Amino acid sequence: MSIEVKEKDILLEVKNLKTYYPIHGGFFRRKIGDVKAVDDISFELRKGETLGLVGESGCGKSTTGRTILRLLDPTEGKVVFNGQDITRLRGTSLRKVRQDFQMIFQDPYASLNPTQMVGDVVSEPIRNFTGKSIKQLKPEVMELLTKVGLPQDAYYKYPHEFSGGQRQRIGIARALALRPKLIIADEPVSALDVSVQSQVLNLLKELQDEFDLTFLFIAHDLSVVKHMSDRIGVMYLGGLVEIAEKKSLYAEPLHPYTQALISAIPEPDPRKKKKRIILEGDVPSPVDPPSGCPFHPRCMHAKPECSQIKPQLKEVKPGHRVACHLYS
Ligand SMILES: Nc1ncnc2c1ncn2[C@@H]1O[C@H](COP(=O)(O)OP(=O)(O)OP(=O)(O)O)[C@@H](O)[C@H]1O
Repeated sequence: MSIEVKEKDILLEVKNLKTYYPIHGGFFRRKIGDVKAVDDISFELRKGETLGLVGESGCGKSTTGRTILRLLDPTEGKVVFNGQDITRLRGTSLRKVRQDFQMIFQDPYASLNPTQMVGDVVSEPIRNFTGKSIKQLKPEVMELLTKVGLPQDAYYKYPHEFSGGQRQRIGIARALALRPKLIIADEPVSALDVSVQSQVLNLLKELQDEFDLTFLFIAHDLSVVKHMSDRIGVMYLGGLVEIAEKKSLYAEPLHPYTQALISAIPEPDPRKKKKRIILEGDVPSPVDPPSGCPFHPRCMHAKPECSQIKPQLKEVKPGHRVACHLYS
């Protein structure tokens, strides 16, 4: 029933990953609990694809991305990159695999050093890894600037001299400098004007083909994710509730939470009537998540078992997995 994915086609595997942030309190600042930001998620990323990760603010998307890149240490679980378990790598071994994955951030200005010229900013990752000088790398950096659609004189300018969209292009050039295999783009266009968003998204798509990139694309905007992704994973309260090919997910969302998210996308054609599903209540706290299915307190289809047993992600159609008792 499942869509066959050969092991050699998989670039990244995330297995039962948990990332908790400890909470300290009291006079002695003892640990009194955890923010269960990522709470047991598993998925794989195939070479050359874009997997979109969506969900409301605070559901754990960024923490997932940062844990994969080993900017955060996982509490439990495994991250396997290109067949190598990188979960507990440290020092030189971690530095070595880090060449292969990069991150593009939401706010390009915050992630670019304002005191460095663009030439320095873009060449920095290569200098750190190879020891080559700025001068040696100039032709390479000039080429990267052209590839991301920036003029050659950008090399001598500073980040504050650019618009938001251009700054994001600088961030993209920097991310590409080491020719990575995987790019995690965390809300890369949400800080940009709508008119600029599609230009940056289209640039990322062009570069994906040219540089043979695999993307994990994190966003809360379902229209943006739809434009970019081959497959989409939907997160709720630290867990993955549904994952499927884009077409299948939008045509037939299975999880009641995904159904609500998709019903909220504005319909461009005013003649088409669309029923919006309004979710009751707020997202519960990841410090003390509900028992059973984390979505059950807000789910209109909840049954008694939903508050007792946590549903596992199961394949219910080829390549379409959902964690919901409605389908068990
Ligand atoms: N450094 C931290 N210390 C403690 N809790 C944190 C920390 N960073 C994130 N969190 C909490 O972890 C949970 C997941 O946050 P995360 O940023 O991963 O979610 P997100 O889906 O990316 O949200 P957003 O789109 O708002 O960035 C949230 O409850 C958040 O408040």
